[in-house]
Formats: sequence, structure tokens, C-alpha cells
Amino acid sequence: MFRLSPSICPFCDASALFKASRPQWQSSRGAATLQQRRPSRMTLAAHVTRGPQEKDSAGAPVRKSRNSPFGGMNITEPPRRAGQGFQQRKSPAEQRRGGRFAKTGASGVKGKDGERKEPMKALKMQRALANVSYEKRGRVKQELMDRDSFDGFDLLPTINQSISAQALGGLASASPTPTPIQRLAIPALLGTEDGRRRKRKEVESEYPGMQQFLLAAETGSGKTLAYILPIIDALKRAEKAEQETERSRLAQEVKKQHLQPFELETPVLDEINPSSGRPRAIILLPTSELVAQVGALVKNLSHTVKFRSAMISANFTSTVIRSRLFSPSGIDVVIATPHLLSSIAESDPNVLSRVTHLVIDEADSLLDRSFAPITSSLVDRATPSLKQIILCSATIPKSLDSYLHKRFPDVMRLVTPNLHAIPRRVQLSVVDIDKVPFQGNRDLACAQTIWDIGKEAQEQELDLDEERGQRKIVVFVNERSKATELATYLRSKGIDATGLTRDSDERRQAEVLAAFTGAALSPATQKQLRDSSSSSSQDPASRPFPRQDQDVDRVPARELKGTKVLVMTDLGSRGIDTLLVKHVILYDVPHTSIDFIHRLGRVGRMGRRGRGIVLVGGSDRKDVVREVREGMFRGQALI
Ligand SMILES: Nc1ncnc2c1ncn2[C@@H]1O[C@H](COP(=O)(O)OP(=O)(O)OP(=O)(O)O)[C@@H](O)[C@H]1O
Repeated sequence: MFRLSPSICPFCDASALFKASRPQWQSSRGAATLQQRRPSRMTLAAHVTRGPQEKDSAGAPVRKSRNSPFGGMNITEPPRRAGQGFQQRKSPAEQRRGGRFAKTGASGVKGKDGERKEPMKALKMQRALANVSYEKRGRVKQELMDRDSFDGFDLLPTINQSISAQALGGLASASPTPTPIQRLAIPALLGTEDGRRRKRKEVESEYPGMQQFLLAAETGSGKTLAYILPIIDALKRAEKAEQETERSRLAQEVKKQHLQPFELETPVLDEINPSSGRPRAIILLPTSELVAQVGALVKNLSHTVKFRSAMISANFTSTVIRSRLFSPSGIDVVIATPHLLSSIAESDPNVLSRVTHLVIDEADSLLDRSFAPITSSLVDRATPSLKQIILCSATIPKSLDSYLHKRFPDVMRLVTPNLHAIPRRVQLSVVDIDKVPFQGNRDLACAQTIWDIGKEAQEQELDLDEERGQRKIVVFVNERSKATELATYLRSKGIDATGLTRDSDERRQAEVLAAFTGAALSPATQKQLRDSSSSSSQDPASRPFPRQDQDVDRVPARELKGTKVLVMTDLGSRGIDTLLVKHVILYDVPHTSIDFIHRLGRVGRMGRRGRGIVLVGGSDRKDVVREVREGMFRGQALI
């Protein structure tokens, strides 16, 4: 007697198997009886999401491994601690910890087995990120609901008209809507929170007359524009006010001259513009790449809003830097790295004498142990003339939090409701490198993961960057030396990969990154690249994705077409607007939740979807990875 299989469904071929295995002797009448007994309503099988089962060449069903970049996709519950997900067993230490929380019932959530466990305990132990209460987040959310248009911000009309075409490069719609951080920061920096432009009340502070702001919002949420628009607005209004003062001074002089005998004043012919080498706004960024990115945005705006900007970094020669900074027509905004600006300020301290607006972008980096002395000294030098100091970051590490408490206790913290949360539209899968077929070989696991992603793209012709016809993948490693080594290995496996570190040829960095950000190269960079490629066309090292480290005799047996891979350290995890990237591979488990946020923040930018894949091995902090995944699944902020 047959029993009706629960797996009969239109999507899986179990019903075909069922029919095929029906014994010859069973009559069609018997089958009819079976039909009659079938429940009138079709119910879907529990495993309907699996789709038709694949078969191998011998016709046997193929078991799909979860140990792939696509493992764990379409799940409706976060992976559970035991028996599901990548961690099968609890270590004795974890069991002890679990027991302790079960006993104390500390402010945790209830697990499936009724045991109380503290969420994000492993992350908490890193003591990395400052906490922002959910009550505050909720309040801000309510506040931002009504601010749904740039028109309501009281920006100068020329600035408002430039947002779509110049600031957003025509990518957004003709009337773009501001992002949460823009809704929060633009009115605050303009001083128009209640809809009217008014002078902020002076608070008793160590820095009277200097407003201090912290802009903190998730990665790829438009923080750059959130500070640039109000600064340019302030500069243009100040310029207008200065022109009016000058006009009335001249009018007064003319009046006086009518009363006095005529006297001709000889013009000073070599008088230079007082704003030459004396910018009024400075934007500090940690790397030359970010200087180029933000500099390009500011330049675009300057075409219509009419102001003078200069980007300076180690990528430019001293002649170029001098001519930009000391241009006879003057300068309004300078975008620079702290090291370069500090060395200029050593030889010409007046370079900071007129600064009214100072931005410290990627503040968590620029105020960490390595950068803090130099950044702080620049802040000290600029303080006498400063009207606003703006710190900007995607994360508030505890170190930044305590720096602010000490140095700027009155700072106005503008924090968006989703700070420190990795958006749900980014999925994180785990590949266990200890399992078959990798058996601890992390390089192999990385190469296989890239092949899987590349093949999927080829088969489905999905998400390819149409203009360049390629899929872009970024791989993050923890050690600088590993970036070049891994890129070489990947090339030996037929993958078009390049390693980008601080030691890479700076001339090429712009071109390599442009392939991942979609940024247009400046005419000067294009010329430089043309010149160098014509002079060294035979030199393989000069290619954008060079193969100089590749042993020429070891030509890979197969090549993965249509996929470009960039292997980087943290150099590229901060701020780079990798809009064309949909996949990030975390070759090493990041050291802290801060690194998780910045690295995964290279995908899922501005509402896009993205996928992260983390490679884990026996020695890695699987508990940290698990908590990050659970936090992402729940849409919670990491701590
Ligand atoms: N209002 C908007 N509408 C649509 N796109 C926008 C808007 N504001 C900014 N963008 C785009 O969003 C992308 C990310 O912006 P931006 O680089 O400023 O993010 P971010 O918050 O500074 O990220 P990170 O923390 O990684 O530095 C850019 O390509 C930018 O052009």
C-alpha cells in the first residue's frame, strides 16, 4: 500500500520519482483511489525552497553543501547555536558561560531551548563600540520623518539646484530625497532645525564661538554631502556678507572723497589675493584615495556654485600642490591628508589662519593612536578662527567616545537610528575552511568562493556592471603582506586579481579603484596612464591588474572571465565608495566589530543589495562571526 509522500510538489521532481517507482502491478483504478484520497488542497512541501534536486552523472541525487558562498541563503531563522549553522558544538568554556547566564538570567534574550543567553557577548568583550540607546534612536527617527526634501533646508538656491546633477552625478532622480544623516545634519549645521535660520545660543565652553558636531551614520549613507552642502552654503553667505561690507566701505570712501581734495592712490601692483594659500574650509581625510574621491565631489559642485577648491595629497608633486594652494585667484576649500597639511603648516603657519570650517572625516581613524597627535595639532592651530568643527564617522569606537568627552565635551552628537547596524539587505554567509575540500587551505577556499560567485554570474548573467561587463569582488585581508601574496595566488588560479596596499604604485591606485567605484578618472591621470602605458607597453608590471608576480611559466589551466578581484587591507575599507561591488570576501575574520562594519560597508551602499562571505577556520573567533550574523539578521546595532 502506498503512502502519499509529503514531498510531492510542482517544483521538486520527487513526484516523478514517485511515479517511476510505482509497481507495474498497480492498476490505474488503484491510482484513481489514491487520487480520491488526496487532500483537496495542495500543501507545499517543507523543503519547497530547495528547488528540483540536482543529479550527478550516474543519476544519484547530489547533496548541496552549506559550505559555499550561497550556503545559508533564503533561511527564515538565524542559524541556531547547535545542530544548525556552522557551529555544531559548544566548547566547554562556552557551555560554562551559557550556564552562568542561565543561572543569573542577565539582561539576555531567551533562546529556543529556554536558556537565557546574552546577545553579542563576544562582541561586547571586545569593548569596541560606544553604545547609543534605542530610546534615543527612536526619538531621532520620529524627528526625521518630516524632513523629506532638500528644498526644506534653506540652502542657497544655486546649491539646491546643483545637488542632483553635480553632487550626485545625475545618478539619483531629478528630485533626490535626503538620507537620514542629511536630514539630521544639514539643518543642524545651518542652524535651521526649527525651520528658521537663527544664531545658536552661546554655551559656556572651552571654545567659545566654535560649534562642535559629530556626524555618525552607517556606511554609504551620504555623510560626505551632509557636511559639504552646509559648509559651502556658509562660505557663500560669508562671501556675500563680505562683499556687502566692502561695498558699503567703498561707498563711505567715495562720500569722503567728495568732501576732500582729490588724491590719487597708487595701486599696489604685486598685491595678491588675500585668500591665496589661506583657505576658509579644510576637509581632512586619512588617505590620498579619499582625498581624490571627496575632492572630485567638491570640484563638481564648484562648477555651478562658483567657489575655488584644491585637493592636495602625496599623489601630487610639490609644484602642483604649491600652484593649487597658492593660486593667485585664491582658495576657498582644501581637501588634504593631515600629514601633508601639517608639513605645509610647519613652513607656512598662516595656511590655517583663516579657517572657519574644519572637517575631520573618518574621525575614528584620524583620531586613533597613530593619527591623533598630528590631527590634534592641526585642530589647535586652526582653533582661533574656527566657527565649526565637524567630526564624521561610520562608527563611534570607545576610544573616539572618550576623546570627545575629554576634548569636546559640548559636541553636538548627530547620530542616525541605524548607526552600527549592518543593513539587512547585506547577507553574510560563512565558508568553513576546515571542511572538505579545503581542509584548512584558506587560499584555496578564497579562490573557490570567487569561482563560485563568478560562475553564478556567468550562468545567470546577473548584476554585471553593464558598462564594463564585469563583476567586481573585494577581498579583505588583515595583514598587508598577505594582500600581494594572495593576489598572486589567485592569479595562478585563473582569477583576474590585484593587490592594493600602501606600497602599491600610487599612479595606478586611482585607476584600479576607479574600476570598482565607477569614478571617472581626471584628464591628468588619464594622460599620465596613457604616457606610461605607451612607454612601457611591453612591461607587464604596468598593467592595471599586473601580473608581475606571476610565474610566466605557470599559465593557469582555466581562466575566470568577467570577474575582477581587488585584494586589500583596511586601506580600502574606509570611505571608498565602491558602488560597483556586490561581493566582499572577508579572508580573515576581522579583529573587531568596527572592522566588520567598515569592510561589509563596501557593499549595500545607498540602498543597494550586497553579499559578504567570511572564511572561518579552527583558530578563528566563530562566536564573534555568529553574533555579527545574528545581529544582522535582527537588524540590530553591533556593540
Ligand atoms: N540623497 C542621496 N540620494 C542618493 N544618493 C546619494 C545621496 N547622498 C549621497 N548619495 C550617494 O551615496 C553614495 C555614498 O555616499 P558617501 O560616500 O558620502 O557615504 P558615506 O556615508 O560617507 O560612506 P562611508 O562611511 O563608507 O564613508 C555616493 O555614491 C553618493 O553619491
